[in-house]
Amino acid sequence: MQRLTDLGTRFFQMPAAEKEKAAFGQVGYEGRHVYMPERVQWVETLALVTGPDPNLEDILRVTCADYREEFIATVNEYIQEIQRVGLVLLELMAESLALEKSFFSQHFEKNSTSVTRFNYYPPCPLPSVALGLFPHADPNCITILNQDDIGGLQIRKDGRWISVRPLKDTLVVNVGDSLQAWTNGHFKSVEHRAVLNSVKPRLSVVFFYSPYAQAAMAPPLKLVDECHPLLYRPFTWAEYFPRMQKKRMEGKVGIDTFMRLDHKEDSPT
Ligand SMILES: O=C(O)CCC(=O)C(=O)O
Ligand SMILES: [Fe+2]
Repeated sequence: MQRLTDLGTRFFQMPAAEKEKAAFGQVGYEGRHVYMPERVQWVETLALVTGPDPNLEDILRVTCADYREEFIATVNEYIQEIQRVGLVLLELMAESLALEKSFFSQHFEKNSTSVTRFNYYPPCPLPSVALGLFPHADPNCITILNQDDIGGLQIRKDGRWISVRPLKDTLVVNVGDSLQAWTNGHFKSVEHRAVLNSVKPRLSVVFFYSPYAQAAMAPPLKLVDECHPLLYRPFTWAEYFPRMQKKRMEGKVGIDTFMRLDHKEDSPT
């Protein structure tokens, strides 16, 4: 893990012009020191597609060969391990809902969709008027987040922001919007944001895990009854994700806008 964060940090320490060469459409490098209406967003990200068709080689082609090889090997090693963690979590979540153990995980096992994103938050001279990441819920199924010891992640609970204090060798797991819909609202996705400090840079490595693109995410009948009417229509990641990408939305609204059965405007584009 230390190797992964060291190598990730080295990427962000490259000159800005070099990093810009790793921009790659919706993924790759993005530097966001941009003024938004109310607050400045202050973060640099490096998003690598890690499944099903990894594009690490393409994105990192601008970096020197030794570094690139070590970085890619380390990310791949990490992905192998973190996927195993993800599968176990999905199995436990299914069991906790009295479903077949493999109810979710079977759609991830052979083939899954994942992005691994490095978020680098440089020290910010005015942290109170800026945010690292605006409030959002992740669109995927589960997110496994690895943060260093600086702190900055906050989740919204009952309308209040609560800091997720870093604990050594501890992963943070977030439920994403897709799993909320897939479980008919039994698991709730968590709204979260990243705040900044003026002293030290912070790095998080975030694994966004979803089933293979064509897997139908349809709530099991066991989770639908009179008290829990069907909330979302079945959908696939291939259908949902492009909609989310087109419409950058703040807060926790994406899944309800696109997939909720009782949502009024069904014209997402
Ligand atoms: O850096 C963090 O703690 C939050 C990252 C996050 O929410 C994301 O990348 O979606
Ligand atoms: Fe997130």
